[in-house]
Amino acid sequence: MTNVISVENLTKNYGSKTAVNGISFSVAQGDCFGLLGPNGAGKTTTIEMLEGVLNPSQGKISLFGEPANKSLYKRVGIQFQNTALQDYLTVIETVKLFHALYEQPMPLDELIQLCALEDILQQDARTLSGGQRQRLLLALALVNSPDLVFLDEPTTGLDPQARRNFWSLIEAIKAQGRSIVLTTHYMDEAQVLCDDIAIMDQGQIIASGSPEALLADHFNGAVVCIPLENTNDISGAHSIANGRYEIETEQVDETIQSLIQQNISLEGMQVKRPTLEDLFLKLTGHALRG
Ligand SMILES: Nc1ncnc2c1ncn2[C@@H]1O[C@H](COP(=O)(O)OP(=O)(O)OP(=O)(O)O)[C@@H](O)[C@H]1O
Repeated sequence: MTNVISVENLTKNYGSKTAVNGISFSVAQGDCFGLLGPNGAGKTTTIEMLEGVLNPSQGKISLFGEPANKSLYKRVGIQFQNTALQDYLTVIETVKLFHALYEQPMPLDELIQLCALEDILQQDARTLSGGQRQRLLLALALVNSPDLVFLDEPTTGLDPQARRNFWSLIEAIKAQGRSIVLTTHYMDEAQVLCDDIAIMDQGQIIASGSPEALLADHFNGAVVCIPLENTNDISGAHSIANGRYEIETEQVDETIQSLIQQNISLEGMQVKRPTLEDLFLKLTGHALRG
């Protein structure tokens, strides 16, 4: 499969601080690729080098099979993490302003429908909710009908409903065959949307692959979770996270039997499939948020 992005040994230094430390990865055409990691991991620095906004200190970036160069960015759309919108302009006025800048923009109706803007077209930019604002910024990123779209933490700060609504827009963009690079610190978001991910921590990629393959490689079976207040100790291998004992097991029945034999209360017990959040904890020894 053709790669829309190939990155080799990409590094960014800010003085003595190395924000991105020699990372390599590629993004296949038509995929949604997720760059994941906690605050300060180096996601924005990485995506801004891919977008041509920041110059790398070292390393190579290829876009659409060619060394990155200015003309290739015509095929790219960017939703930055922070963008100022013009006060007093309505949504439709803002979209039309950007639409007029391009020779071959996406048809206006298609853009409005794709980003679910129909109901807010006459709203002033200052009155938009977080989710509405992100939908407008997404429309501005798509206005040139890009083959490759960069979305930098597009759902940070949105409520769960708005996040899920935004996910369906990302799925619709992907269904049109556009490739997507998404940064997020929400592991559930990556698990739902991404074909491939790279988990970053402290400027490096600590794991990469499809979410399913990564979880299959690092976990067996399920995780049995018991609240900490149920007991002072549990025999056998376990970890402590999120205020509970977590026991990774291939034999859920036997594990629960063993807890009963140890006279440990099962009150509040959960059995769950491991998530990318669990993987991050396993790989780094610390939870993703705090
Ligand atoms: N202009 C800069 N000068 C100095 N250090 C910087 C600069 N920009 C980023 N950094 C540092 O580089 C590291 C990576 O930052 P970056 O913003 O890429 O992380 P991130 O994963 O995107 O985090 P967030 O989720 O908070 O956006 C951080 O330690 C940050 O403080």
